[in-house]
Amino acid sequence: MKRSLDPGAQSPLRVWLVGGGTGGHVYPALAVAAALNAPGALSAAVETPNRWERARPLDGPWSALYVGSVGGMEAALVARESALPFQAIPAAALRGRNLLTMVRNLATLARGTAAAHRLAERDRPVAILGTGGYVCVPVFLAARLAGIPTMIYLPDVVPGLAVRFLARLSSLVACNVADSGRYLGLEPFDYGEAIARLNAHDRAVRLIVTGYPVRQELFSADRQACRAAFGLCDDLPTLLVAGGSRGSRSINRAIAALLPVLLPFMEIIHVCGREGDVTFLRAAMQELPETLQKRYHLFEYLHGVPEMLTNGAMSPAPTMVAALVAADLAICRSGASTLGELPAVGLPALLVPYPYVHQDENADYLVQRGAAVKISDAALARTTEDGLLFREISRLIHRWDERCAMAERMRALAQPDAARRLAFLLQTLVIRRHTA
Ligand SMILES: CC(=O)N[C@H]1[C@@H](OP(=O)(O)OP(=O)(O)OC[C@H]2O[C@@H](n3ccc(=O)[nH]c3=O)[C@H](O)[C@@H]2O)O[C@H](CO)[C@@H](O)[C@@H]1O
Repeated sequence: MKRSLDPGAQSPLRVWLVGGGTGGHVYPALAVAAALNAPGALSAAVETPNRWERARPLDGPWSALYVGSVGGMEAALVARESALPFQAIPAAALRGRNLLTMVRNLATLARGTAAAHRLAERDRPVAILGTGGYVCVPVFLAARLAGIPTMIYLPDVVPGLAVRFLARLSSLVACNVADSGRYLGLEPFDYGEAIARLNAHDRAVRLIVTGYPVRQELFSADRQACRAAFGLCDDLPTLLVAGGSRGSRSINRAIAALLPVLLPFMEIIHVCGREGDVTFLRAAMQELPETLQKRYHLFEYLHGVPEMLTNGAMSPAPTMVAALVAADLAICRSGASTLGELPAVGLPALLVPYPYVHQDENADYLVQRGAAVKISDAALARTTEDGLLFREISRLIHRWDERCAMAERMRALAQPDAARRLAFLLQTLVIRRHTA
């Protein structure tokens, strides 16, 4: 399924972005989509100038199709957060709880692979980037059959089952931090060195450290405007409480218990998730004196980009970007996004890893670099008005010097070029295939 790279051909080259199941697999793909045709993207991404950089079609135009799973949450998120076209294919977990589920999942995988293959024949993608979730499996299997180059991106420090499997199928593997190399059994290459080696047709390069691709607005948003979007006053620090794309019940419960003792000396932006916790949080808020209620800003979900007003202007509506930029301290789960978003805005954090997935290693990465403090989920269950969580929040809110030092160390971990690097590697895959 080779496609002409004739320098005269101006029709956009199609790439696929594949990922789903959870917000953490969708937002990185959207960040890369935004970087694909961004002006100056390639010169900023390539530290080592090379002949591929100058060759057509690296200056685009590129077009992207988002491929998600049938019935997955990604369809609505992609429609809300981007203008990308979307196609769904059947997908299911790689394992089953019993034999019957296993057989059913394998049948879905076979149907998904066939559907992805038919879609590829029609849509003719020249390269595919997967950002995680089971939907990547049928798409990558179909790509293998059709000879389309693929790259899987691992956002977390430790890969899950699907990513380990996909890393074997992929032409290239990209990751957020070099520590992932030992879990994948691959040598990690620094981005600059990887580009130079890929340029020299070095096939030993399989794993490239790119950083975590984030919404670029995180680097440019104006803090005063972001604070104004939430109606924050100027003389109190702000705590952001966020439990990942679905929210966290244990964090929500703990914060509900602490509202009366936290709000006297801070404002709180609380993004609680859509699992219904908003009801008990609102009830807890209503028991507070009115002055404290005004300091509590509760949302079920915050989108990445502002609503458009009917006159086409951007409203000052609260967004996730604005919340991250406006805050002075975060308490959150340690999903992979914390490795990219907190550094992008230099936001120190108290991290509470979700116990049943590999979030401890993400938290440890930031804690070992002095940018965050870790609290166990079990400790949250014992939240009292003078307990560990209250003491840690209170200490970091009051100790301005310590918070600033953590913020500096957090900011030093930022990788502002990650999205452009992934976009460039995707384009590199295409060139590599056509110059092999
Ligand atoms: C319970 C679970 O399995 N969690 C996993 C899931 O988390 P999850 O889907 O929560 O992923 P992350 O925490 O990495 O990212 C959440 C993303 O959603 C955005 N956001 C969240 C809430 C909101 O209201 N608005 C908004 O925009 C955040 O800014 C961030 O970009 O995928 C991650 C990436 O593989 C993993 O690291 C997590 O371990």
